Amino acid sequence: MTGCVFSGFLRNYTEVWGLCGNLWTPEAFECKKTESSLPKITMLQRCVLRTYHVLALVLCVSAREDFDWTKNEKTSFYYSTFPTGFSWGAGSSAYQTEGAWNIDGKGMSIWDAFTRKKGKIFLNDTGDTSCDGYNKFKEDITLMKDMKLNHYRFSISWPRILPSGLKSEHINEKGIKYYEDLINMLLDNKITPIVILYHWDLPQLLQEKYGGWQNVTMVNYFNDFANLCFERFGHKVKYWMTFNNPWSIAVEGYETGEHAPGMKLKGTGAYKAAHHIIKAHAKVWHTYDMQWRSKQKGMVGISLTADWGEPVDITNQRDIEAAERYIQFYLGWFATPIFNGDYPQVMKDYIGRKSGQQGLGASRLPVFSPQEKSYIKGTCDFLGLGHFTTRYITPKNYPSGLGDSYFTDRDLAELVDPKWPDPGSEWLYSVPWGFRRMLNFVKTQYGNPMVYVTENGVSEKMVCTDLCDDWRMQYFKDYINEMLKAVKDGVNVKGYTAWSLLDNFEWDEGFSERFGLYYVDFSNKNKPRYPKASVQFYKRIISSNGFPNQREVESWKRKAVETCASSNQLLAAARRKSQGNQEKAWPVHDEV
Ligand SMILES: CCCCCCCCCCCCC/C=C/[C@@H](O)[C@H](CO[C@@H]1O[C@H](CO)[C@@H](O)[C@H](O)[C@H]1O)NC(=O)CCCCCCCCCCCCCCCCC
Repeated sequence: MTGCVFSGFLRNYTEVWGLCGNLWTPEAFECKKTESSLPKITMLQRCVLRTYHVLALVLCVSAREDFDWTKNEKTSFYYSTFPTGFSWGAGSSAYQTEGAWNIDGKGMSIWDAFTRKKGKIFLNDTGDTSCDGYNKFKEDITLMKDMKLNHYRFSISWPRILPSGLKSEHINEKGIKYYEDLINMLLDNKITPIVILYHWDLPQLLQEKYGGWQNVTMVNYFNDFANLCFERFGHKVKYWMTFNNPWSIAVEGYETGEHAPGMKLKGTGAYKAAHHIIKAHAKVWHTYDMQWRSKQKGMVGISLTADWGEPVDITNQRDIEAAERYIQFYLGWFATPIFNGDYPQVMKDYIGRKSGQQGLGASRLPVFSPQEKSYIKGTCDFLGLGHFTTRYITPKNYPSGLGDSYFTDRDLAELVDPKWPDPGSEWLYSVPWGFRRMLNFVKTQYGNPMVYVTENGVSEKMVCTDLCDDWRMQYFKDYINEMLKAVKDGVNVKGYTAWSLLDNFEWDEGFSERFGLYYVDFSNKNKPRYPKASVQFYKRIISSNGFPNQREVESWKRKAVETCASSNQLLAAARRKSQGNQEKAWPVHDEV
């Protein structure tokens, strides 16, 4: 049987709202996580986790141009269309989608190694086979073509083409051929490839030998890899991005250790990794600029993912400063050096002061030399922006010495509104108006750069096998509408990428969270894809290039739902069949 489990999961709120123990049962979002599908942490632990987010403010923030927090008030739905030529796409990443982890000469990545350690990933899932995108890319391009996507955003696996990580050692031609075939077939189908060079899968040997992004030698190795990609694919690829979401690479990989390579270097690891990543980005941009730009005529950017931070009280200066601090520690950490040449002043002030209080002789935040600053400044032809959710922010003091970390350095608390829908991932609440604010902030702070939205979407828990994903249609409708308002505000947004094309390996959550427009039946070795209703809905946004009028837009959901009922039946039949064929029909964790 397909369908949703409505578990009646009750959300607890703590933080400064003092709502621990309060109950909230969502009405609109039925495909919810069940208690049994969640990692085994107690309610008390959850309360503690959320209570963590409470901290205080000491210094002021200086910004190039102030963002006006009172502007862009939350308005009603805006019926209009995007400028002609606006690019619509969907995204994936190599480790999350390709599978084929040891096929055709691919080397091991840090994620291959990390997922082999017991207890790191929900249910010890791995991306070994994942969606089998390596073998099914032709089928996937047919899906993209059917949706009339203008672009496909994917990443190149570094160890697939350089198994040891080093260009000087061995180039894996079979890996190169895979990406050539993918790119050629996309272009044959008039789908523009937008390529990310690094979506988190560092070659494992570089981690073992040098400590990965803790080591500045990665800058040159990454540049060699990028240079090879420009050489082999650059005559066909015109949109490059160096890194996807360096915040997660740094914080989750080297600070909390929840992601590969799993290092827990609190208060230093993330800053050091980020420092080397920023340098690597700049070097690759210069390589393209010097060696390839005139021949290939492409662009090089970076994809930064950040949540919006809204002051709890927009009339309270301390809340405003805390919210700005949240954003500067998130987006500004990477964007400010790249656009303006150095770290945000507020990061230098806070981390410097706290390092001093710890008795350290220098700030835990590394310093760029004057030469490095001018080398890094301006190394962005366009900004890739990933955005999923929003937090309310208020100041909270974290005295130095009590476990200094990236999180405590910010002196703030993150809060959420219990009314915000959160159908899937714990951290992801649907707050569309935050997207418009984020886009306007980018315009104000960084000189209105060309922006491509590189990831935006919402998940459901794996217990949900309902392909009629009403909540995802609502999320896309509202977020894309806020992006449309931002375009009207004058933000230079040129394209949008729905995250993700397929359900895929969701990092430490394994396969338990599904972001896909297409459902993937991971329990079937053929990894069949089934369209969720949101495919039909997104198709209509694309074919109308926005939201032409109320009457039409209001019919879209109804029409989309008409088609998903038959997809549900197909999936149910296929699963019944596989149940008949297998002794253990369902993975233990995939009960419906
Ligand atoms: C002293 C204070 C200590 C506070 C410690 C709290 C730690 C909070 C950590 C906040 C985590 C937020 C993580 C969000 C990350 C996303 O921005 C990031 C986006 O990247 C893209 O995401 C896609 C979907 O995830 C992904 O498929 C794609 O590849 C990627 O490019 N996503 C990720 O990095 C994925 C992993 C996120 C895992 C986060 C687990 C955090 C669990 C904390 C849950 C509690 C949150 C409750 C919120 C209440 C706030 C008041």
